[in-house]
Amino acid sequence: MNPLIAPEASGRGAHTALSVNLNKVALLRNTRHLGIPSVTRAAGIVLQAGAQGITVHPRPDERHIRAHDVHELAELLRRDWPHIEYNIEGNPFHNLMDFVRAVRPHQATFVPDAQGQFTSDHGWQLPQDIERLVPLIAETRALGVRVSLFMDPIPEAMRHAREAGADRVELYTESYASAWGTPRQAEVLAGFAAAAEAALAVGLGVNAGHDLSRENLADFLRAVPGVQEVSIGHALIADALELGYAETIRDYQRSIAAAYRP
Ligand SMILES: CC(=O)[C@@H](O)[C@H](O)COP(=O)(O)O
Ligand SMILES: NCC(=O)COP(=O)(O)O
Repeated sequence: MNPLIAPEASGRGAHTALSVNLNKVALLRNTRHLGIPSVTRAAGIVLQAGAQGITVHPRPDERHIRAHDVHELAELLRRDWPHIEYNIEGNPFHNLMDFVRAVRPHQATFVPDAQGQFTSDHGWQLPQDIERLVPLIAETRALGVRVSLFMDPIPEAMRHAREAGADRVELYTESYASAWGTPRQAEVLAGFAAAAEAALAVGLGVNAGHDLSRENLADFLRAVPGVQEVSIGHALIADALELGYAETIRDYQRSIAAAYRP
């Protein structure tokens, strides 16, 4: 049995894995030609700190993650972190399959984004999209790569995701993030819990992502059963900046002080 696409456990009771999305590190890096911040160094640091996975979403316009990043991360993980999950997201009708075929990550998350889309903002339409997805899901799984479908939290759609051959779904959490802390939070969470239950009931694993953050994550995981993995980028990288400012300023002040020492 291929361990990468072993049948999904229910996920209940196990702690959720944190996969760090490095898109925004690449976005900042791309504003100069200096190679900083380094995407591979960021990967090493977050893994050293305990993250369980690395996610990238190489968009066709290469506004952040570029093809060389996908390959360099694959090489880093293969060499230094062989048990860490590599998750590549994207549209399989655009550029994702080239990466899947070349890199064979542990997981490919199929996302129905348009070319040049600002950010992901919807899941697949099932059953409408099934027919065109089936051959690509089959090819990806045959390469030993787990397939997760980016989905809105619609319980009835989960059995179609299973019929299409997917291993997991990634619940698109923007609607939860924007409802968090408002009177709508409980109702929205109940919808996500129902979608997760429906996915688990047909044997799918459940991932979640988009606009999750330090503030809203725990409430989500308490309410939604069986979430095996969350992929978090935007808020996490923003937090890393803010949590890192103080130490960084102290370090620069040490450098300045050093210049005045006799
Ligand atoms: C599928 C998903 O939710 C993430 O890939 C998210 O869209 C990040 O992409 P950007 O960093 O390009 O916004
Ligand atoms: N799959 C979601 C992801 O990788 C990161 O989304 P976000 O935290 O950048 O919104």
